[in-house]
Amino acid sequence: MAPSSEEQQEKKACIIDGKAIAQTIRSEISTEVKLLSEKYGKVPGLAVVLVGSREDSQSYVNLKRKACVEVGIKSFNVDIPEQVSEAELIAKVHELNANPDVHGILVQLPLPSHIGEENVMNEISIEKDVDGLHPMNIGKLAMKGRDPLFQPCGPKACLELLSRSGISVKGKKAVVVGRSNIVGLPVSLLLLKADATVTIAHSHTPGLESIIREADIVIAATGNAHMIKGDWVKLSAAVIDVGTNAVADPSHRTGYRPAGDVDFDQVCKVAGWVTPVPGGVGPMTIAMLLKNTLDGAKRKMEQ
Ligand SMILES: Nc1nc(=O)c2c([nH]1)NC[C@@H]1CN(c3ccc(C(=O)N[C@@H](CCC(=O)O)C(=O)O)cc3)C=[N+]21
Repeated sequence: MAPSSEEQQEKKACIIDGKAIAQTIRSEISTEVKLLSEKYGKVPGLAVVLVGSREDSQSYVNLKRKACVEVGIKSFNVDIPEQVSEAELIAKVHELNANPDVHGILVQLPLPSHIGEENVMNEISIEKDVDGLHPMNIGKLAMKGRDPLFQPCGPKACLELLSRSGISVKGKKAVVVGRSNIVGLPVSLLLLKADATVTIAHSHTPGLESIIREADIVIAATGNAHMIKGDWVKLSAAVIDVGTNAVADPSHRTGYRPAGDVDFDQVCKVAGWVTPVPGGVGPMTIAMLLKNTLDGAKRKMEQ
């Protein structure tokens, strides 16, 4: 039953502080990087490849590069002009595959439309695929009893936020809204691996609101700002907002501000837990990228 408006007034969701949790993880990583460098005389290295000059991609890539430096991971900054051919970009990936100081390779998406994203992802060495988006890693993620070398960062961030907030997934009803290769699909597979019952909803799903209302756990990854309303959410559900939409805001330095897929103010009054945007999944995604890079480097150095 939907809560009465009185209940809605009183209730206040627990806000999951992704920024704080990410900071904790980053200091754990920082300690481990020091240990590795004492033991092997080498630090982990991450290549962050940016093609073109999309403003949003530039700002995400800068956050990733800065985060590396902060924990002692060496950041290899690869900036490539928009007009690069697919073959040239792939040649760059091969060069990074062969570089022993590079333990992780991230090619920021989306790529310009003349380049086939899958063709590029396919060429990243799976041992360096810290984004977890190589078809082989995604394929293993989809198989029961198998594990990829790396799990995709955004999806991994969602599960880490749930587990560090004491929210169990096993046996729960989870609804994922969105089916992208980078978030919706892989987060569904991770939830399934964690023994949730998973529904994947998307723009062609009829009765979306009532499906979401069944969920103990909602993962919002639609790319539509503030789409998920308070009365779509079951009382006390956990709502994880993966949305990173730019909405115009003249008072902001850049002229826009990040907004989630969830109507935060409404959902706060109904949900048990909710992640904010900014300060939720975003910073955790970057922390998971650092973690994957550390793990990849460790695996390599220990060989
Ligand atoms: N190969 C690839 N891997 C990715 O992981 C990937 C990608 N491509 N393409 C785009 C998306 C988006 N993404 C974000 C990561 C962090 C924040 C983040 O930290 N956001 C801050 C706010 C930043 C701001 O102020 O704009 C926050 O939510 O608090 C946002 C978005 C990674 N992505």
